[in-house]
Amino acid sequence: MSPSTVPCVLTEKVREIIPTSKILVVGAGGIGCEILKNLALSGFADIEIIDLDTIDVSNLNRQFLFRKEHVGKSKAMVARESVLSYNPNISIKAYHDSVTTQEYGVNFFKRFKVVLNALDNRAARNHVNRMCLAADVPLIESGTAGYVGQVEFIKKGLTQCYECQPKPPQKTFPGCTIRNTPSEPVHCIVWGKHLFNQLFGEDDPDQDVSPDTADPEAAGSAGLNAAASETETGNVQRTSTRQWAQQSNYDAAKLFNKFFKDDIEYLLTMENLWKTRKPPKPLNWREAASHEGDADNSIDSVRATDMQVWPISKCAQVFASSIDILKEALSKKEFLVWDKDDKPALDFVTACANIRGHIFSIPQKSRFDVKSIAGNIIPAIATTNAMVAGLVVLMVFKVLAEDYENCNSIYVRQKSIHSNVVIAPDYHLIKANPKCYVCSPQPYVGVSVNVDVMTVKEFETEILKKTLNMIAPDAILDGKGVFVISSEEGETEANNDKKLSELGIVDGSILKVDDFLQNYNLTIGVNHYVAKEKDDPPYKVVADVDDLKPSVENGQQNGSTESSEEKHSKMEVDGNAGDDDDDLEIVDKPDEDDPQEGTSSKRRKLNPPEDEDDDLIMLDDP
Ligand SMILES: Nc1ncnc2c1ncn2[C@@H]1O[C@H](COP(=O)(O)OP(=O)(O)OP(=O)(O)O)[C@@H](O)[C@H]1O
Ligand SMILES: [Zn+2]
Repeated sequence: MSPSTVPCVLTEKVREIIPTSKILVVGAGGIGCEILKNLALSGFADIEIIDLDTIDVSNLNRQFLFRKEHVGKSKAMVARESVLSYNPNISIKAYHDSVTTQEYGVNFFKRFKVVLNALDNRAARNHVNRMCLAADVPLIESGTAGYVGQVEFIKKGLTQCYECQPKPPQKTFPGCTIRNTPSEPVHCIVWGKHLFNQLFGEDDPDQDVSPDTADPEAAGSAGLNAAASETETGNVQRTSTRQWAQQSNYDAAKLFNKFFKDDIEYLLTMENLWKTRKPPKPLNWREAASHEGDADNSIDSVRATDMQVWPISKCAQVFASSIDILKEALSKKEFLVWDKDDKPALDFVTACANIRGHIFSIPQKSRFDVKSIAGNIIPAIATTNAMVAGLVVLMVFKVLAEDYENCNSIYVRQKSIHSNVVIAPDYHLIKANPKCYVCSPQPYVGVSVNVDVMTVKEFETEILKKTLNMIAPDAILDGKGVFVISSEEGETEANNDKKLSELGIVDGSILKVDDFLQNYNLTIGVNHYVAKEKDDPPYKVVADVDDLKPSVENGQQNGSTESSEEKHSKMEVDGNAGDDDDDLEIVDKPDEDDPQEGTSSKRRKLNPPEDEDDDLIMLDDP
């Protein structure tokens, strides 16, 4: 049979265009490696791959393009070489870089037929979502969590975008967040479980607890004061941590000083990490055991021990006592298995998580809360990654055939007693949310904030960057022409420490915000809001367009008068969420033409309304 008469699943048209279709794979981790292999084996011959990271020992169990000798090398570069080694006739261009940097603008994205996301964090996913909308390139978004996974098709004007719907808090975390830059209690709890396994459990290279010197964010600043051996690849250190603990007979003070003092001091030498974050404070055993401010260290009733947050001195005491019990248990077994229902194991993790939380200024948690959070942590599973990557490439075929109507989202799920279906597609495409603050024709969001307290810098960092996921925002005060924030260095630094109200940003003000890197324009309605209770969030990013109206005359703040039911249905992001990955919100949009059309220049354009003030400051293109 000649090749042309071989029966084929794919249409001739698709087979013809596969070799010349330029595909971008973003992320060369668990899913990315599988996708690359599938693409190469399916005949794709024009592939580009971007990943900012280097290969870690812990990647080798599931990222099959990488081998032991590749540890420490660029994931993108090695992935390219590995694929070329079994198919040298294709073109693969690799970038060892973050996809969020300026080099990868709209014109970069426009070159691709399809973009495939294989990422592990929301910030990068949101960014690629915005770039693909701006470039009008189809995006296939994928992800896994343990045994479940998902593949989703995103095309401007046809489907929902990645940011159309609120998302539950993220459950998996990049290794460097756990090891270097925790910002939430769950990061400390994961770290505590990993430390348990390092000291008492089965060796797992995925669970290193020491500072991650390969953290791309720390590049160039790591390990200034560190001993040479500590900058070696993790394997040596991991084995020695366990051996070292055994040699020192699991002395609590020694262990404490290593993990909570020496390692933290080492992290502080990775200066780049602390440029925009509060640096951690090392804690030594003596200080912890007699920690000041711990008035009541005599919590003994079971209920109090479970429900209350332990003071640091109590954490130190539990750290030592649980180590004694676990050491004894280990003497009878080869290794211990972490179990949230095993009291000494849970005590150990609770104590460690809270000591680490204290060091990083992260809220501490009761043993009850730690038990619930620790029970839900999900490992990466190679099989799920492989299934999802297979489904991604099957979807690429449909996109190439322009069979968009059949590009429904697909879910990989665990077989249950109710269903034998492991791979389940949606029945129809999910339409865009008309209130989405990213892909609606005129994106609009309401921000409730105390304009007399929040500074411009805080507004930029906490709201524009962390909550609304912008990278290089510019903001002007609409109608007044005041340039509040500029992404160009040296232009608006004088505003940084000013309160919003000092720049004329008051209740009812409108800010026009633009991120030229994302080709994204957003109108923000400001609502002056004063937190009343101690637990009230410092700010809220609210969904309801009514909240954009100025305060009512009786002085009640917008957003503070609704019923709890209304509040629930509106979806908000508030400043107490404390992370980048909490729910997104939905906003109403004014019914006008798409403002994003024609704003694809490299430099920003703030896209003011037709009747803009003359004194609006516009910066020239370079
Ligand atoms: N902004 C970004 N630009 C480019 N690549 C990114 C960006 N953010 C994350 N990635 C890459 O996406 C990949 C995601 O893969 P994966 O989820 O398997 O994570 P991993 O770091 O390899 O493993 P794990 O987090 O489980 O240790 C990683 O290789 C990571 O470096
Ligand atoms: Zn959207």
